[in-house]
Amino acid sequence: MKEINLKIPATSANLGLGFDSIGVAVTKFLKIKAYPSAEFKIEFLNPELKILPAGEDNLVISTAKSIALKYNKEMPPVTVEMDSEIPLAHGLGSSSSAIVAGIELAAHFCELNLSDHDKIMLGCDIEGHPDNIGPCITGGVFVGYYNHGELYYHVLDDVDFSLVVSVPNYMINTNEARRALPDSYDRQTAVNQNAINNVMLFSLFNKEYVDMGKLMMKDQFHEIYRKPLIKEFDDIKESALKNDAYATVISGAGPSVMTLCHPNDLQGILEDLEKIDNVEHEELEIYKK
Ligand SMILES: Nc1ncnc2c1ncn2[C@@H]1O[C@H](COP(=O)(O)OP(=O)(O)OP(=O)(O)O)[C@@H](O)[C@H]1O
Ligand SMILES: N[C@@H](CCO)C(=O)O
Repeated sequence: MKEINLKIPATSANLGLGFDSIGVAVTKFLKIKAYPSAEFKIEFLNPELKILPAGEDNLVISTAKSIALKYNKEMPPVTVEMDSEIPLAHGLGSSSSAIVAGIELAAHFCELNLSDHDKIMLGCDIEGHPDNIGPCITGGVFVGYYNHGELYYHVLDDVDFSLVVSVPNYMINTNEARRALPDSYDRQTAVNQNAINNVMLFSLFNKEYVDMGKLMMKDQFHEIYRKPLIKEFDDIKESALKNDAYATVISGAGPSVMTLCHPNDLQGILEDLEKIDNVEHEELEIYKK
């Protein structure tokens, strides 16, 4: 079987309101070249990846092996050359990019012939929710529902806002950030969130981005509980909104923060954000497949 080259996008989950169901693919990539070899091996081309396991316990390889097994095949040993622009445990979907890479390796080397729907389902079986796995596979803005083998989703590519990501210089493990959330929500909170979410999606679809942004920032499921973990969040949000951003929200489980804005406001927002210490700010584009 010949080598495969993969370029898998980073993703920003939730977009404020869409906890565990909405995400967007962005232009930062996990890059992989894989080819048959005598044993499973990872060669890291980026020194920041060297904290990851370099053998069969690496998430890319363990995923590939488990997917192959699901289809009663055996994943042949491969060498994986890995490079990545996606910071680990920073709220930009690094784990999903690794899981999707594993699915793609199994699909290629075991000739599984998987559809996007199959791949999202397989990824969700591992990650538990579709908001990173989904856009990682489809590109664009992804809205999905996954629950124990049931999957519905839509993808929106026609989006005109710009994105700025602010990346603090520390990691937050997603499992830890999920433990900061309550186990349940009262009925009024759930009813409000549901209503706000429904209207936000129509605003997004109709390109009414000012309303969309205001609604995105009304999340009551996760952001209020996670904000204390990200000490720069309030400063980033204040600076971006002062410069007419549509919305500033936590990206995934944090600590990265995503700002959505009109393309004309991008430069002004970036320049003002640069004044905040210990955070790197970068313009990103929505990755479309
Ligand atoms: N390229 C990779 N190869 C192997 N394992 C990886 C890779 N990228 C990420 N991981 C694993 O995923 C972990 C990070 O996942 P985690 O869910 O905590 O954060 P994230 O996916 O970057 O952020 P978020 O889920 O909030 O968007 C890493 O610590 C590592 O164990
Ligand atoms: N929806 C997930 C995204 C991070 O994996 C969360 O916020 O925990």
